[in-house]
Amino acid sequence: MGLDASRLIKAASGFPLPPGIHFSYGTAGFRADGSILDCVVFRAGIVAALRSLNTGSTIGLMITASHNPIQDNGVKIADPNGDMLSQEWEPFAESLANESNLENVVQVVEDFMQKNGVFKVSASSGKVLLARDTRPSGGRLLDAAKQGVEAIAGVSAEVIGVLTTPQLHWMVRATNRGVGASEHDYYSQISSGFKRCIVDMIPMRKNLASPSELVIVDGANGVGAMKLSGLQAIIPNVQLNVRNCGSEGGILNELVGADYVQKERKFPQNFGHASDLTKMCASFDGDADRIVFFYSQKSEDAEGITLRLLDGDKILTLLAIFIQKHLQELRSEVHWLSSVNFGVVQTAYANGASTKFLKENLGVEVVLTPTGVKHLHHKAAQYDIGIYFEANGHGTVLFKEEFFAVLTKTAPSEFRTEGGLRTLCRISSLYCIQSSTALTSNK
Ligand SMILES: CC(=O)N[C@H]1[C@@H](OP(=O)(O)O)O[C@H](CO)[C@@H](O)[C@@H]1O
Repeated sequence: MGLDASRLIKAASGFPLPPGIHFSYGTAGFRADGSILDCVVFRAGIVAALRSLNTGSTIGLMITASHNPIQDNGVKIADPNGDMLSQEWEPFAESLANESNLENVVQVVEDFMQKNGVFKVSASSGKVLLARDTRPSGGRLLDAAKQGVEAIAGVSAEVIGVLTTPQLHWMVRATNRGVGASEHDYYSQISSGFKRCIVDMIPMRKNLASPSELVIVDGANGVGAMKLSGLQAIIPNVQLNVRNCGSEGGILNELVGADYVQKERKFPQNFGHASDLTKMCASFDGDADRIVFFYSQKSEDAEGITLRLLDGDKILTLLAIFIQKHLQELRSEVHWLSSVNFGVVQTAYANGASTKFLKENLGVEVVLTPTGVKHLHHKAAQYDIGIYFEANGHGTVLFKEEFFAVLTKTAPSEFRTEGGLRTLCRISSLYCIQSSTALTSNK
C-alpha cells in the first residue's frame, strides 16, 4: 500500500505552517503558545498514524503542555507499550513539523516510509487514541491532531477526551495487550493495588479515613484534580482533600502545582494554613505526571510556618530504602533472589547528597541519565526492579515482567518471612501503571 498523496496534501493545506518559527522536538514532544500549534499538532497526528502502521499497534497522542502556563500547549506521542515515542522517530517528527512546502511534506513522509518500511509491517488498520488536558486550546488542537491521523489512509482516530498523560499511556499499553483499557479499568487497577499495598499491608492504618490520615492534594487547577475524584470514588476508606481543582477560578499551574512548589519552595495557593500543620500534602502538575509532597512545620519567622518539601530525590530515596530492606530479607532466604538486580536512576540535576546516600549508605546501584522521562525510564527498565525519579517529581517503580512472574509464582512456604515477598508483590501491584504518574504516588 502506498501513500495517498492527494489526500495528505488536501488535509495538510488546512493547516499552514506559521512563518518564521522553528519548532523543536523537546524532551517530551513539541511545546509552544497554543495559538500557533495547529500545524505542528496536525503533523504530529501524521507521525502517530505512520507509527501505528509501522508497529502494527495502537499509538497514543496527548495534547498538553504539562507544567507550563495555561496559554501554552504541546503534543506528546505514546508508543505501543506506553513509552514515549521511539527516539529514532524524533528527527522525522521535527523535519515534518518544520517543512513549509506542501509538496515537500509528501516527500518527507515518503522518504521516511521508504527508509523505514512503514507499510511493509503494516496491516491496513492503524489506530491512534487521542486525549488532551484541560487547556482552552486543547479541543481545537485535538481536532487538528485527529485530522492529521485521518490524513493517512487506513488509520482511524479515537478521541477519548480529557485525560491525564499517564492515563493515556496506560490505555495505549492496555489496548495493545488486549486487556481492559477503559478509564474505569485504570481506576480499578490503581484501586486494587492501593488496597493490597497500603490498606492490607499496614493493619494499624486500616482506618485511613481518620482525619489525621487525610492527604491534602493540590490539583494544579488541572486534569489531575478532576481524575482524582474519579479514583477516590472507588477507593474505599480514603479521604482526600483536593484543592485547586480549577473550579473556583484558579488558573492552571499559576501559583499552584508541582513545578511551582518544587522550584519556588513555596506553598501553592490555598495551602500553608495553620490548620494544615504537619499534614501530608501533595502537588500534581498540569497533566498529572509529576508529584511532589510537602508538609508544614512551625517556624520562628514572621510567617510562622515553613514548607518542608519531599521532592523526587526524597521520594526515590524513601522508596529505595523500603525496597532494599525487603529485598535483602528475601535474598537471605531464597538463593535465586541473590541474582536479582535492583537499581535507581536519577539525572545530573539530582541532589548529590541523595546520590551519595543511595550509593554509600544503601549500597544501591545508581545510574545518571540526561533529563527526560524517556531516558530514565529506558534505563530503569533494564533492572529486575528499577526506580527512577527526577527531582521535579517525574518517576515510578518498574518491575521487570519476567522477574515479577517468578516472584508471584514462588510459593510463600519457601520464605520464612513471607511478609517480604508479599510486600514486593504488593508494591508492584501499585506501580503496575508503568508510566510516571502522580495518581499512584499519591500516598
Ligand atoms: C515526560 C518528560 O520527559 N517530561 C520532561 C518535561 O517535563 P513535563 O512535565 O513533561 O513538562 O520537561 C522536564 C524538564 O523541563 C523534564 O524534566 C521532564 O522529564
